[in-house]
Amino acid sequence: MLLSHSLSTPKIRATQFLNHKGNTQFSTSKPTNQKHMIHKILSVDCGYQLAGLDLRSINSHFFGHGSAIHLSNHRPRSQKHRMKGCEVNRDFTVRSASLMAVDEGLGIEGNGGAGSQMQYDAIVIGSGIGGLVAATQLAVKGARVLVLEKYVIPGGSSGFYQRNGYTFDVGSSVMFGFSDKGNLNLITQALAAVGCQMEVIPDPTTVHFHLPNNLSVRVHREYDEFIAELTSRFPHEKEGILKFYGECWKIFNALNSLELKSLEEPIYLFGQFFQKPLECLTLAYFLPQNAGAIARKYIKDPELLSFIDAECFIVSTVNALQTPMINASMVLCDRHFGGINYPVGGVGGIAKSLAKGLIDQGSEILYKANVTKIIIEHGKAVGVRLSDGREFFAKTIISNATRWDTFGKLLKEEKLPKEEENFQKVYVKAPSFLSVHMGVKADVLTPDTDCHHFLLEDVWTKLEQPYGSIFLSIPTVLDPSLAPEGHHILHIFTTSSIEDWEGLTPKDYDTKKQHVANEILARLEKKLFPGLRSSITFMEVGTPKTHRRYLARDSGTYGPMPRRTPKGLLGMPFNTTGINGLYCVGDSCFPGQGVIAVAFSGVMCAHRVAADMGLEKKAPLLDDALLRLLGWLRTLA
Ligand SMILES: NC(=O)c1ccc[n+]([C@@H]2O[C@H](COP(=O)([O-])OP(=O)(O)OC[C@H]3O[C@@H](n4cnc5c(N)ncnc54)[C@H](O)[C@@H]3O)[C@@H](O)[C@H]2O)c1
Ligand SMILES: CC(C)=CCC/C(C)=C/C=C/C(C)=C/C=C/C(C)=C/C=C/C=C(C)/C=C/C=C(C)/C=C/C=C(\C)CCC=C(C)C
Repeated sequence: MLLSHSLSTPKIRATQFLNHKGNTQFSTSKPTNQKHMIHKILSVDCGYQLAGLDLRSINSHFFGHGSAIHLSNHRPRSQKHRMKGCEVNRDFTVRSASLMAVDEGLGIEGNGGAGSQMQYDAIVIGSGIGGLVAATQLAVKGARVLVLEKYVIPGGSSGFYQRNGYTFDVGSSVMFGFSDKGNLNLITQALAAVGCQMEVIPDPTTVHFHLPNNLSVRVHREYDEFIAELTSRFPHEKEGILKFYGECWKIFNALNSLELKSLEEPIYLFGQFFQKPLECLTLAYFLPQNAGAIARKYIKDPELLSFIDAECFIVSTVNALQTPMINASMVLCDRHFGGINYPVGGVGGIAKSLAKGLIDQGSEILYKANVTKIIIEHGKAVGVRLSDGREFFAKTIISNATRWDTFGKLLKEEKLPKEEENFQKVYVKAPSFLSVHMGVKADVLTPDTDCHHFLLEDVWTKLEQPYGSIFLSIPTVLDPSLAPEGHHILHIFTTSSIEDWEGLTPKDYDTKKQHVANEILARLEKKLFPGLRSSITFMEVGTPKTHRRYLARDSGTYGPMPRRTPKGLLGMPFNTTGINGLYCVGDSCFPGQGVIAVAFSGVMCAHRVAADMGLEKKAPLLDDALLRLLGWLRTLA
């Protein structure tokens, strides 16, 4: 049966069928030799419901103090996607059969009256993907959850904003864990848990590297094609390449065979060891190791080792010697196993779908709710206070703010627990980003341009330096509906520290933004897109201060970064904290940065909290022993 449409973009042309068992099958028409360029319709069940909120005005909040260049005034095309139960257009205004109850004054979504008198099972501070996954998983298990979000829409760094007909992803648009197979498709699973599925577009090339010495490598979706391209450049290292990436597959396959739940919960952890001893021992063996050390066992060519540094840097902002082997394996293999898949309509749809799913489960989200204090009574976290004085209480408090924000700001009157002291000894805040969101005339890109690029022109030593390397996403290569017709989105970012932007007058700050952005654009123009600057129709520049302000992240940090060479993931804390009743979720928890990583942290957190609430099995004696053991292991990092 023909399930859905044929679609034609410069890179994609395919048709999807449903076979007799109801499984999806793909039949490509042209180009026939490019199986990986399939546009896949997973099916769409879950709409965007932000009833009562007009996101066109909301979006002016993000980068609101950025300098905007409006060189033309395009009207958005009216793009409609049919979704079961509701109809959504590209402005994300929604017409729905069943609009949610929304208290506009309070910015509440959900059925209840989020109010001081209500006793919730759990309060989640922040609606980043980590917070939303923890909240939805708990709600599905039967808990009554309240999410408190400082901003006006959900998603944090996986949010979106709209300008002049463009829909921009606030942050990354490289989505791991969003396929329809295996156990590691955690984004797909998180959505499915609350009855949602999103339409996704497979990215045929995870990233196109443009590196010193004209080293150009495209990471193809097909593993064999990627290996062929890499070995053609380093034929003398063919064996080493196969062995290094082979080790990654060993780890990925072990991970992919497990049911993923809380490693802090003994019944589950020992159960997995019992059912999958080899896989668990493999993971335990690699847990304290880093990718760079393993690469050096098999590879000698310094340029190839630098390439592996770049492979790790784009996901960890540190080189391979500092990147945990488990994390490296996860991303270096999932891109070929499930592939990188981009959600139609933009990354912001993931958070919106999760938020809707949460409300469908009878829980609530309160926007414009800035938590300034976690209330502690008799040593236990029992509630939170907002900046406007309102207080909310729950059996459990989960913080999706970074650990620096949680313990440094929300608990500043409490003594820093020993565990957190240790964490801060091992990890520092990674720098933030300077980001440029641009609209450009489409003809500045050649038709075969890839969606994601990483650029480091002259010398490898600049890899980790501020402004040294450039990340570039062009999501309209995959989903043209994100921009007005005949235009593309360019989202460019490069590492930058907040110290570089402080102490400036507003005028100097704006001038510096334009100056730094112009230098970055000149580099892109020289290396990749001649005529880039004259094709700009819209441009907005954000700095680490913008990230701090709108994502509520201390110093605008991208997340934790090891102070020295870490012992793999060993030092990374899980979800429990030194304070009774308080849990953390998000990128300052195991396994670290990344949308899929924080989704895993959300799954783990919900499992541990549910066990503590009596919604899942629990073994109190073993709990105590395991938590002590894990705490002790972390001190070895
Ligand atoms: N920077 C990027 O380019 C980028 C882009 C996309 C995704 N990511 C990934 O997303 C991950 C982060 O996800 P996450 O789930 O840890 O969190 P997040 O930072 O994305 O979201 C945290 C949310 O909590 C809210 N919040 C923080 N403090 C609050 C307070 N006191 N009161 C109320 N709300 C508060 C913020 O407004 C934000 O919405 C990162 O690891 C990163 O890899 C990063
Ligand atoms: C407990 C003990 C002691 C032991 C035991 C053993 C075992 C069993 C173990 C287990 C383990 C596990 C399960 C683990 C898990 C893990 C995981 C899941 C991980 C994950 C990870 C992920 C990651 C890291 C991701 C990341 C990503 C990212 C960051 C991304 C980003 C992106 C970007 C930035 C973009 C780029 C762009 C361009 C280039 C443009």
